Amino acid sequence: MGRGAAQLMDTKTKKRRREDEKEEKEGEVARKGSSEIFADCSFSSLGLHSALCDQLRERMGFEAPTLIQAQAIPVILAGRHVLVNAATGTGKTVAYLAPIIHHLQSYDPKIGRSQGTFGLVLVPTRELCLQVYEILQKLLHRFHWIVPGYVMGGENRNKEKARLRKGISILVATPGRLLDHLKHTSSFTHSNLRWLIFDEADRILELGFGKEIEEILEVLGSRQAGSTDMGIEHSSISNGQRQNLLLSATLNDKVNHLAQISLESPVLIGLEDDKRVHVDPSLARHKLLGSDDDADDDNDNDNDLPRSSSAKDYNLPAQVVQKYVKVPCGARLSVLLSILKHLFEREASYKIVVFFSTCDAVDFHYSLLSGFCWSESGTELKKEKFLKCKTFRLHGSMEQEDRRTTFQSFKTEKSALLLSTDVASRGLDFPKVRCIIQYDSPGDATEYVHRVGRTARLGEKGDSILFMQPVEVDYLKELETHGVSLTEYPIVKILDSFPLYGQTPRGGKKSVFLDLHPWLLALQRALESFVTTEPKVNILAQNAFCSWVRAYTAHRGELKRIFMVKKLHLGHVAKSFALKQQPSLVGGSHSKKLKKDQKQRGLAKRRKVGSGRK
Ligand SMILES: Nc1ncnc2c1ncn2[C@@H]1O[C@H](COP(=O)(O)OP(=O)(O)OP(=O)(O)O)[C@@H](O)[C@H]1O
Repeated sequence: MGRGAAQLMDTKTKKRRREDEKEEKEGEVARKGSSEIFADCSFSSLGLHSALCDQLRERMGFEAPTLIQAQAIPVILAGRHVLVNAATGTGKTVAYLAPIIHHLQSYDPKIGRSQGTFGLVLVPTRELCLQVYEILQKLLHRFHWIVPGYVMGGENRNKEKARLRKGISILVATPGRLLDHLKHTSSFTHSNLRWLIFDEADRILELGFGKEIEEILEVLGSRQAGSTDMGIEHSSISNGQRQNLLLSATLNDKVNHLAQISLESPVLIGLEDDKRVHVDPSLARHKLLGSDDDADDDNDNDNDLPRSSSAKDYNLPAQVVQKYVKVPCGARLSVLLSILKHLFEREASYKIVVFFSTCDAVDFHYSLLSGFCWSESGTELKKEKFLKCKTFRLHGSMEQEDRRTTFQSFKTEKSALLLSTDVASRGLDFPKVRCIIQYDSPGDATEYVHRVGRTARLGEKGDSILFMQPVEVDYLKELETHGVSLTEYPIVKILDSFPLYGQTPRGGKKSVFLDLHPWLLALQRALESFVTTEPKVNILAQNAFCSWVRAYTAHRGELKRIFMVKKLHLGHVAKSFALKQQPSLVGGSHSKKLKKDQKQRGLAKRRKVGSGRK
């Protein structure tokens, strides 16, 4: 064997060894992940009725409870108020639904529809409402006398009224619509209400439903005796039979406040000792929780309440691989498309969610990806779709029916791409999502965690990629203060692997500037030419450009030092929407709107731009 051949063999052996090591490591992570997720016991040992255990196994395919279920179910069965704080995708939904069903199915005589609602689950978004309702339907299959139902924004009120009149035993609802029915649907019976659950409590509050929640608690008589609201003392209206549960993957002062006003001597589940603050029970209802003055870490009793948000309050699955990619603004779009192409071509079945800051950005990228064709050989005739995967979009400005169809379709697809605003960042359980791309920065670290939480669910593999511009790198430090650390994504290696007009642009002289990479230059040219010649896409690009800048200006106070509008080069921003010119040069109305928005910056709340409520 010649020296060259021997060297080649050596390289091949080394490569294989590296791959074997990688596989072994992944297997180890999966094994470790499994023991960290599932409990070493059965559902029946937790006290659940055997028919329900059979249902969990046969209908849902759940052999054993997750750790969080094993902790929460016995406590909820025992009737205690509970605050659950656990990582995304750890099975919180069944943790609260199973004990409710267990109790309801045991009522003798059996409950009837005329008795109205016994369990009420509040959720922040319509999609989550449908998701919880579907799980309920499956769990209740054997218990046909327990009727599941939902009410939510965007649905026909009269039809909902009719369903409420007939009677719904366990109702899933978004807060605004629920309050509407509580006030205006006289046939809605809730006098037997026994369980009130706040799922994704932090998101409910972030979306500005705080006032509605307080009103709901008032109307239902679930507000804790003696709790105060801006100094106003409320009378004792708590019902001895009532059990309230609060679930949240992240904690903050607002969640603490909700816990304070709704939970009575709660048991805290999933909270490590260092997140707890001991509170004198007599003071608990009169203070905003989480004050460090109350700290007493040695005391691990039920009056410990969570501290306000700190580094360790951010729960992410251990196996998720978190990367960042540093991209100059003008090359953002072509890099995004390149990464998507690379990921979808690498594996036959692959699901990705890309998060954007605005509805307009989702619409633009959706129509771009739906129509953009490309030819690797450079010949017009051989053009084909740049991305061949199925693409979906989801945001709050879409018609309810479209939102529903997207949600259902993306769930069942084996290989697909979902472009979304933060409407999909909370609680949604899309099976087998392998990668999360945060194309627009999430702003708060909390939002980062929830977006990433859509992958690596229940011990599965998952990757996340965060886009950032070189001037925004301090955001990594911000995430680090919350215990989240990222490594760099090998973007150049991936770009180098693409064939360009029949040749792979390897070797040769390499530019230090990513945006001068020949593949990206060619792709950017093709994208700009597509957007120029497609009037509809062009309008969407201009709208998306304006909304994007508005969202950028609306970053929260302390993040403004990282996301500096002054440092934005609007021409480069325009390029990131495949526009050859920035919209202010194209149409007057956009630039006027932009200038006005820039003046008002700081006032607008970023979340309003792409929030789930829209
Ligand atoms: N015991 C179990 N065995 C197997 N799979 C389970 C079990 N419990 C839940 N799952 C599955 O795990 C996934 C995550 O569950 P769920 O959506 O309830 O998590 P979560 O903790 O509420 O997540 P998030 O914080 O993102 O809302 C779902 O697909 C669910 O079907």
